[in-house]
Amino acid sequence: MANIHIPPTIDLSGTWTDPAARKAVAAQIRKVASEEGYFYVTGHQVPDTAVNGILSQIKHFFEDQPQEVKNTLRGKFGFGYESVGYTSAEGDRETKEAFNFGYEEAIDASADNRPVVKKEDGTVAQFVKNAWPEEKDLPGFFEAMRSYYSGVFDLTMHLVKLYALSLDLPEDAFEHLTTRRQLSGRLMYYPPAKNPKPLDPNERANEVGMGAHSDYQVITVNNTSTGGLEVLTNEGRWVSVPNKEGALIVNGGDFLSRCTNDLYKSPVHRVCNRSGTECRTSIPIFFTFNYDDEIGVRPCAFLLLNETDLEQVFPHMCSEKNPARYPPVSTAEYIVVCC
Ligand SMILES: O=C(O)CCC(=O)C(=O)O
Ligand SMILES: [Fe+2]
Repeated sequence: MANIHIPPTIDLSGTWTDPAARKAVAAQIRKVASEEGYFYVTGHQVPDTAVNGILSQIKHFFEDQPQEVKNTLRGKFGFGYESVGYTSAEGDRETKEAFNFGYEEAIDASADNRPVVKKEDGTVAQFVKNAWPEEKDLPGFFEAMRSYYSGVFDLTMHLVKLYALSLDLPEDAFEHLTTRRQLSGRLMYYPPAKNPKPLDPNERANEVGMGAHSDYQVITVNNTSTGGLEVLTNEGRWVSVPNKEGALIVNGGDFLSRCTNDLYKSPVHRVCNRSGTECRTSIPIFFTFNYDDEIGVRPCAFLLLNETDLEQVFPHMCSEKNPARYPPVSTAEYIVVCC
């Protein structure tokens, strides 16, 4: 069907142990990242039990918790529970409920194995305190969260290496930009459509789960219970991206585009649950580089042409024929401008 689009699948199986496999996969990433900007990933090492476990916990969270309990789970800066319409790219037409969370050591099972900047008291700097549901209200939720998030954290750090290789950089080129653990995410719930309609590739959807947008971070790893993800093609048509058994979906974000001088794409996407009977759950997790400048964060290192050392590390992202399109900016400044 013309309205369904199956993006490439990149199998990471060999890349965890074999440097030659990493190089080969990096070339595949370069191709897809610069063409469509999103792909299925298999061989990701996130256990099936974790992938499926969190999706069913999300359903319990949104369907079984009384509204008054969900309403109490709110943190600072928009973290925690979002009722329908709390944030929307489509005014009052969006149907999703969400729950936003940030990094914390308690959900990161292998925190000690990764480089990190610690505070003076030895703990990892956390942006917010997450407003998790209580164990008595949702038994097993926290463990499912921890198990899934930890797997995705390992996957993301691995992807960061592969993306560095894909840009002809050493695989540890971005490691110093990942020490603050900027990995946040959202639990998403899309109720069944009230008035289900098939996708019209040329039209704005009438009933939309989440409106058209691109992600503003570096890389998104998404896990969805069913189809419903729709992507705007380079020709301006909407296509539906089905779920693939055993695969997660990876897409580049706006900050990656900017850091690569627009070589890598950040696809515009939306979500429409087109089932009139089934809900849809998902958990997109967003990786971005360290927010702060204290450790010399240079997210746009590619663009710092006046810094000779960085120019040598990232020589190919801009040139006389392809001058830098954007001035340097830190992740934090960029987010303030975007949001
Ligand atoms: O629910 C999804 O599958 C995607 C959600 C999304 O695009 C987002 O939160 O940025
Ligand atoms: Fe998104």
